[in-house]
Amino acid sequence: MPDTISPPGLTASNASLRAYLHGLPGVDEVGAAQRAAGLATRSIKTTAKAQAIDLAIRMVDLTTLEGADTPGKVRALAAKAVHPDPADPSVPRVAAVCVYSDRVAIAVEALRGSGVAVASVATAFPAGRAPLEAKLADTRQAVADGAAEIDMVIDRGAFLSGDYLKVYEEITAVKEACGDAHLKVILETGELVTYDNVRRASWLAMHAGADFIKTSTGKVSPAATLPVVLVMLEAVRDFRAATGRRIGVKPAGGIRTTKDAVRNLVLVNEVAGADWLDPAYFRIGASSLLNDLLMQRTKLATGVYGGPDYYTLD
Ligand SMILES: O=C[C@H](O)COP(=O)(O)O
Repeated sequence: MPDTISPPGLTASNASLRAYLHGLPGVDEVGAAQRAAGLATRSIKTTAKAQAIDLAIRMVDLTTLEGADTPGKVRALAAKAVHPDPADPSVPRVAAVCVYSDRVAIAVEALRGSGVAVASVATAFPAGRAPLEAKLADTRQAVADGAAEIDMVIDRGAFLSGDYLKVYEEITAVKEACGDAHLKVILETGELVTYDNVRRASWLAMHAGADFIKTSTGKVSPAATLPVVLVMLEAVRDFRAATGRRIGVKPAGGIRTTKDAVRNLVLVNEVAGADWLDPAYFRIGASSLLNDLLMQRTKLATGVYGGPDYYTLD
């Protein structure tokens, strides 16, 4: 593994960056799938499960990324983010609300003083097909409107054609445009074809300044599979060992059940370590997970399901 954040010569040319990324150890695809499947069978009960559910709620980036996102829908989501179950004030708030950049101002207004951050997708989400200047303008607008977190997509076309330097330079430019906002870099792992590519894209993003690496946009399948999350958790673990910097991980896309969320938390604990079991270093991006967490929480506390009709839409 490399021993500095930006090894000498790393970005001198695309060839040197390519040599560096292709010099990373290869992923054992079968081993990764088997380890993820083995960890997925772990079950946790009672008190530990209740703690895991509350931790998962605190890690949720409550997301709406639809063309039909109205101001009213964003405000309703913001209200739910702060008080996920208005009848039960013991339910913690979520980490962030994630919206398109033109919805940031509405979310910021609705969440002022709540402790819930506003995250915004940017950089021509979800395809990432736009000139860099347009991506930077999108980012700057979201930050100016109050987004504390930016979720950018990488240029998968550049990555898959071997133009790693272009991907690196876009990330560093967006990082600069973020100012104080945290940058989550979306790899769109469902388009990267191999786990080796997921590992390379993870290291590329971390060297370029990502505060988080995120699996997916939620618009491409497969999205946040357990083996992919495992490979990314190994990457942040090894990057920290090599550089001292701790980068967060955000699986997103298709995480709908408490079981999915708990499986991810088990992976975090076993692969990266308990240091990552914190919303500052692990998030779950989801549009339709929160209600299941609330139902399972109620079931644990009272023995009965509230049922989906009891909760507002998420
Ligand atoms: O960034 C978050 C994703 O868009 C959420 O995907 P989802 O709608 O499958 O939960």
